[in-house]
Amino acid sequence: MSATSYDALIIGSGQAGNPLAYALAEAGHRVALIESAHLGGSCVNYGCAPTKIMLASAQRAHLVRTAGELGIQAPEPVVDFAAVVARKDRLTQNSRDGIERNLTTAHPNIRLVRGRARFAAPNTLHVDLNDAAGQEQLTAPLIFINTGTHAAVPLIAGLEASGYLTNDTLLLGLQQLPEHLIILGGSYIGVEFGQMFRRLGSRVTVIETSATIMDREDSDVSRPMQELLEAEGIEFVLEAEARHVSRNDEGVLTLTADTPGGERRIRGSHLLVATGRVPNTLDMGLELAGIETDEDGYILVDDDLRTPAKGVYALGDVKGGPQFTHITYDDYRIVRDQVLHGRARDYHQRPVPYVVFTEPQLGRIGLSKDQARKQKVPFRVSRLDASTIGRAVETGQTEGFVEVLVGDDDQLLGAAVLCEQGGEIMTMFQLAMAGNLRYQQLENLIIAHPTWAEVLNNAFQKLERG
Ligand SMILES: Cc1cc2nc3c(=O)[nH]c(=O)nc-3n(C[C@H](O)[C@H](O)[C@H](O)COP(=O)(O)OP(=O)(O)OC[C@H]3O[C@@H](n4cnc5c(N)ncnc54)[C@H](O)[C@@H]3O)c2cc1C
Ligand SMILES: NC(=O)c1ccc[n+]([C@@H]2O[C@H](COP(=O)([O-])OP(=O)(O)OC[C@H]3O[C@@H](n4cnc5c(N)ncnc54)[C@H](O)[C@@H]3O)[C@@H](O)[C@H]2O)c1
Repeated sequence: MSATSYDALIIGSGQAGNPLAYALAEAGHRVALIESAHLGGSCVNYGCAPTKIMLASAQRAHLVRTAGELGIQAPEPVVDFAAVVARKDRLTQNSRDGIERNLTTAHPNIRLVRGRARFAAPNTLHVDLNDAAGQEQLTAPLIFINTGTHAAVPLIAGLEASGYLTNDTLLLGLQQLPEHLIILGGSYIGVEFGQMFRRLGSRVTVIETSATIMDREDSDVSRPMQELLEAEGIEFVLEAEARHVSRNDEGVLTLTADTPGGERRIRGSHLLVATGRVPNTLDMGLELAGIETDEDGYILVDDDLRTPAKGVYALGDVKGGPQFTHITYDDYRIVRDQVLHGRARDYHQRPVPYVVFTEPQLGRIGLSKDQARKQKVPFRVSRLDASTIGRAVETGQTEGFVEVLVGDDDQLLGAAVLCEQGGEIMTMFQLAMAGNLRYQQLENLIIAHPTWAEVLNNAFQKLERG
């Protein structure tokens, strides 16, 4: 089969692939972008956006349910789950359509190829076109791999036969609210989906192997998050080893797990597996191009996101490391600047902010206390209870805390903000870090009253050696 030549090939229409296609096309390169599924990748179709759209419905229901606390009497809200899902589907489709317009009509230098790509040789891809439309070979001196990840599914006896959901597939397409959702995995996906379904009206039980939920966080950050979620009626079973899953003739699912308190059998209607991610690198013929992976299948790259294969880069989740949309997007910037402008930037040096979109949110930037101790970075820490923030008292959102870490040079090392507007407050701390501000400059900043931002004045009040 003869191969069609391009200047650049991009595998995956994710958070790096789409903007990179456009930037390269703008610079005069002829680009083919190959996508096997929906345009937009996981963020648009089953990750960030659809979950936040449905979380917004869940949060609205909670607002109505708790309106009495502010003197507004409202009847128990009726959740029209099908309408919640329809709203998510509509907004998701709008995003896909927008991406399709950008890729197909906005630039004549971009060709969108619907199919699954794998390497046939160095700098050459074989594509099985979707809908049995045949095959193609494409070749280019530059190839960018942005193929992302899919849900990891642990080997548990009876799991396949009993049926389960992952965020990638069925969960966001459910038409009926689960009566009792069991979630395997108590990290970011587990807590966001847990609160979403609890507030929409499901019973929720989260099963986690670690001793704490979100175990990358300091335990005095994850514990308050757990307590907040427990107060809403979510049950957590920690240090649990799931052993067996079965489903009886009435459709009731039973998950059997070993726990420190002995064997537990948890019965539910649905099981969501949220136990991490696996890179989409299998069956991609990477070895034919000299591209290497680590033991988990993530593509190995150098500081410039280059693989050992000449002209081949890997961007986003598929290269391992923190898995966030804004990190994949920054990979795009790094590669764009290098390929088009000859400017290099080592991605190891960048900040990694993130937000867990529960209510209240957890916003995180920089070092945690555990990380600072492990890296032997001297620090002082101050934690301010959210109930002492004027704005929190006024709005009745007093749960959580704001915690800041300060180095010996008086500059911020990190922040953990578990409170209303946690993501936005964290981003203000990030900005201060980017500007190398000393904490005293934040303490003395004139900030409009009464805003959540005023916490910048007060967060450092209790600095103690950590
Ligand atoms: C439930 C959930 C919630 C999340 N929430 C957030 C959040 O709130 N904020 C945040 O920052 N991050 C969030 N994330 C993480 C975020 O979605 C990912 O980090 C990000 O989308 C990764 O983008 P990517 O471009 O690397 O990969 P992807 O978006 O996964 O794109 C990869 C694309 O490649 C395609 N592909 C794969 N193999 C091939 C092949 N062989 N040929 C052709 N095409 C192929 C796939 O179909 C896919 O479209 C969430 C993730 C999940 C699962
Ligand atoms: N708001 C956000 O930015 C956001 C939200 C959701 C997901 N994400 C991204 O998606 C990625 C995947 O999230 P995730 O929560 O699936 O994965 P994760 O890797 O963060 O956590 C997986 C959890 O499952 C547990 N686990 C593993 N095997 C288990 C088993 N057999 N039984 C019970 N528990 C088990 C682990 O101990 C861990 O706590 C994250 O790395 C994150 O970057 C981001």
